[in-house]
Amino acid sequence: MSGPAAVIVGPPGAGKTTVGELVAAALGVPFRDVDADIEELAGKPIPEIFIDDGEDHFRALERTAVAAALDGSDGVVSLGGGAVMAEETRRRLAGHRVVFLSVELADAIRRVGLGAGRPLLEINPRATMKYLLDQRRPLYEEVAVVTVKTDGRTPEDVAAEVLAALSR
Ligand SMILES: Nc1ncnc2c1ncn2[C@@H]1O[C@H](COP(=O)(O)OP(=O)(O)OP(=O)(O)O)[C@@H](O)[C@H]1O
Ligand SMILES: O=C(O)C1=C[C@@H](O)[C@@H](O)[C@H](O)C1
Ligand SMILES: [Mg+2]
Repeated sequence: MSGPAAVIVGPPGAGKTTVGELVAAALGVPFRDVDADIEELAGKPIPEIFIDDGEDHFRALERTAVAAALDGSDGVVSLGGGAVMAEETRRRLAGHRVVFLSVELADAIRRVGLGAGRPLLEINPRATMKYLLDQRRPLYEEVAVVTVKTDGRTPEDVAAEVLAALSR
């Protein structure tokens, strides 16, 4: 199959960027983070896009950036935490090697801290994270062909399980 070697999805703090980089390095392929692509497209950091232009504009940029990354990468692509909310994106993900990095509330909160740089989590991070996890879990499960639990595990351990799953 052509296209990315793997597409990583999951909520904020799941380790999509951290584990995605490790998996790409192990496979010897490029790593692409759609959040970084969106910042390049907009010419400013994600929190500024939310403040200046609003979430709807951010989500439109995100749909465009995901489509470009899926078409233009043969490496590992990590999506933003909310990308799967778009039906168009879920449809595009069909047939790809999508890996869901799952994380429960306690570890997710510990990892994102006070939500700095994550605009959706700046107010009441714990309640917001719980809402995001509950709302999105079914969507991550819908698009994924592999789910890897990350709670209480190191990024290296998680990456090793992702690599093992991809080689099957
Ligand atoms: N398995 C893990 N165990 C402990 N800490 C982790 C683990 N995975 C990631 N981290 C840490 O948690 C923080 C968030 O990780 P990362 O930025 O990779 O998450 P993300 O899924 O890309 O989040 P976002 O959706 O906000 O981009 C980082 O400080 C990272 O070092
Ligand atoms: O969970 C979300 O909706 C987001 C997660 C981040 O990866 C960024 O894409 C942005 O901060 C929105
Ligand atoms: Mg990330």
